[in-house]
Amino acid sequence: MTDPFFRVDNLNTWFFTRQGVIKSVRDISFELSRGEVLGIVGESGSGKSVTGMSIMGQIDEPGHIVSGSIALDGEELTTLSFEEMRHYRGKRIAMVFQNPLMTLNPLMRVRDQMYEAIGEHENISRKDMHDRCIEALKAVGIPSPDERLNAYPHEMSGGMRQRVVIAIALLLGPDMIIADEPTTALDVTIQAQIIYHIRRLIDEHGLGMIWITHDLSTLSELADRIMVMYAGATMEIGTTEEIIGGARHPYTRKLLDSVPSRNVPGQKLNQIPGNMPSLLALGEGCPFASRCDRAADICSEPVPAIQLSATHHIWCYHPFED
Ligand SMILES: Nc1ncnc2c1ncn2[C@@H]1O[C@H](COP(=O)(O)OP(=O)(O)OP(=O)(O)O)[C@@H](O)[C@H]1O
Repeated sequence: MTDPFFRVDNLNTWFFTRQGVIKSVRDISFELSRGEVLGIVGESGSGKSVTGMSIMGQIDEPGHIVSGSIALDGEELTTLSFEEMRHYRGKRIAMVFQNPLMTLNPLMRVRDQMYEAIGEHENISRKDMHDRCIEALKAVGIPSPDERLNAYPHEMSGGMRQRVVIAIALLLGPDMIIADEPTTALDVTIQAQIIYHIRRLIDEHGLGMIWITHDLSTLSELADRIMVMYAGATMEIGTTEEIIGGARHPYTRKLLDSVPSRNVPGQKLNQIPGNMPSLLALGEGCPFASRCDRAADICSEPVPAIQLSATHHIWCYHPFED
């Protein structure tokens, strides 16, 4: 793995609503190297998507980045204008969403959508565009790519559509891709196929990837490192082995316990009892304390990061022992 080319430092993204300030992302820091997949995991509402959208420069009113830094190859992105950020979006940082129909236009053939994506940033011949599209479709394992170029999105299965979206993300040779729950709606076999192709792409092209999900089991197969988020804050970050095999934070342990066993068909996801606190009224301490079996008085105090190894950090006063 190379040195990190992408860094997020103490990022805070808040929404200033009539009800009050929603602190969706609070003091998040992480880095990404080429050829690395960082998984961001957490329950619904933990701030995963807002983190992704902050990186893409796509936080709209009433929200904005309140403080912190997002840097790509040393260049600060948070101070760029919307127009300046356009150069980065798609070209250097691409994003893939859960629902391919959010990205694909149902009225346009795949070819025209792919050509349009290239044309926004580059002026190349139709022959070169065609070759690049075929290459991108092949890279995500789409059979008969020439035929697919002619198709409309509704003529393809959900899995194929999602592969086309990932192919579009690859067209401009980005440095990194942010994927927000890209395989959640797909069945497990199709998910596994897409993950296989993604991992190959990352390894072969040295892409960086942030994979946002609520599903730890997908990350165990795909991610190099995992960041666990809860109520806008990082609870634990470490290598996949450190998180899946050696989680120390009580929230990560609960998340791991909620993953259904693969050996028991039909078993439902175990819910973590209780609800996430309102992001409008967060105290200074650990946001998980109200649902945590190990919580004590001290957990209402600000929680410092504890370094467990060069790669493993937790924010907890009462972590599990090794
Ligand atoms: N435009 C907005 N205005 C107000 N609050 C917002 C806005 N967008 C997001 N939020 C709030 O920010 C918090 C974090 O949302 P986010 O979508 O990042 O969570 P998430 O972890 O990605 O959840 P999910 O898994 O459901 O997508 C939520 O409480 C959400 O209500």
